[in-house]
Amino acid sequence: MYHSDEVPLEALPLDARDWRYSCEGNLKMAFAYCGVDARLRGWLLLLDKCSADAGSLPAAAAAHDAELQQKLDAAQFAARVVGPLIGSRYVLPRRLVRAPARFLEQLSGAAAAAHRPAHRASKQIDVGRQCLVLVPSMLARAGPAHGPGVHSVTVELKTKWGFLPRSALIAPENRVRRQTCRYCMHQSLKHDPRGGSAFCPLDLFSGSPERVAHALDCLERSPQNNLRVFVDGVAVDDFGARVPRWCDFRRALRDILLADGLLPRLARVQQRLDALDIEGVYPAYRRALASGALAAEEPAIADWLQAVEQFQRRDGSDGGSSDKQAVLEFLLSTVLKDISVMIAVGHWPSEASAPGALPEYRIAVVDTEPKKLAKMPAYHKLNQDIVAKYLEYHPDPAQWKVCHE
Ligand SMILES: O=P(O)(O)O[C@@H]1[C@@H](OP(=O)(O)O)[C@H](OP(=O)(O)O)[C@H](O)[C@H](OP(=O)(O)O)[C@H]1OP(=O)(O)O
Ligand SMILES: Nc1ncnc2c1ncn2[C@@H]1O[C@H](COP(=O)(O)OP(=O)(O)OP(=O)(O)O)[C@@H](O)[C@H]1O
Repeated sequence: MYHSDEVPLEALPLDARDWRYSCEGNLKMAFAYCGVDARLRGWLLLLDKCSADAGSLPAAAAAHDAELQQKLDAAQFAARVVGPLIGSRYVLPRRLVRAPARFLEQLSGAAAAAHRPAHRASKQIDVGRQCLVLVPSMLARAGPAHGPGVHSVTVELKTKWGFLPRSALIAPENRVRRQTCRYCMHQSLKHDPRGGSAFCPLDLFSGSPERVAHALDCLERSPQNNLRVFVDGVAVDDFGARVPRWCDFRRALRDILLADGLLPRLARVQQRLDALDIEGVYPAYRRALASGALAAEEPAIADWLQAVEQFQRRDGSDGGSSDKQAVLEFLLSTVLKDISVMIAVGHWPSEASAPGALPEYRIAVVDTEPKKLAKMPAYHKLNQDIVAKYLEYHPDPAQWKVCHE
């Protein structure tokens, strides 16, 4: 365990007026830097959230040490676990900065005044933290002002599962899972039978220009939390109107996705890490807990590093690993099923010279935190719930959607 006084956190002069609420997920809230300090320009602050009714008593020194350990581990996890799995060039570096309490309180005030999504209101910034995380921003790139009519556009795609599970351990009564993908079935649980999205991640991952274009069309019609568009650093809902020449942009986005190697690799690694499927891995989890091979506490960074090394050493073959290894691989797959891909086009409409040439872009994945071992029972239950709801709405196998890899 690190102690907070052993790890040098960057100490930077932080002024809440230089930070603008940007967006948030379930666990983190992002603030973009809009000041002039060259050390911070182009960086984004990712703050931990806590329940809105949690008290804000100062945390004990032990809690600070644990927080620091968790942040250092998360940075290692991104660089040394996720990086080797999907390609290090897609993983953003992090900086850890000392958090002045007053600064966090001021940002919390700014968040309260910002336009936050209503469904995120149950959480707020955790002002008891001592350490801030900075990541390179995938939103507007700091630099010379854009010319008239030229904007920076960033697209965030939460791509979810890129494969159909094939494990022999899927129960016969759940065989719909081999045909209808997790996302499409999950819509039945999230929405009423007619309210769901037509988006199928397998189209997005397909590598086919027509199917990728169709996936983007479906996302545009029903973005849910799978598509977010930022224009000049600000999330916009009416992107069709706000992004100049939106149809050309969507085509460029499709071509970027087709040209870049990230999606095929993501789907392949997700699938290989999930070879047993939750239905096969859940019994392995229970056995590993019972035998002591897995402790009830969360895996340490050394466990994750070892799991990746073993996974890579198996080199393509899917069998023959221990229960502990199977569970850790499943959790790594879960990380890769929940990351977001961010694609930033700095200048749009682009000055791309040749017709059909791709605009200059940056691509990275975000939300690379390890998933919790403690969630295994919840993953098992959610799988059962998704299947049960889908079958309730589609009792006749002839009605089951056919998703194609
Ligand atoms: O289980 P899923 O597929 O619903 O994924 C959860 C996401 O729901 P989604 O279906 O994408 O709307 C969920 O997204 P939202 O909060 O619903 O936007 C989270 O990403 C959650 O991860 P965590 O608990 O924050 O680490 C995700 O949980 P994990 O399964 O990744 O642990
Ligand atoms: N480097 C980045 N550049 C721009 N925006 C970012 C960056 N990292 C994160 N974000 C934004 O902040 C949001 C929240 O970050 P992140 O996904 O890590 O948090 P989370 O709360 O764990 O998300 P989830 O609910 O998906 O689990 C992202 O969805 C994205 O919009």
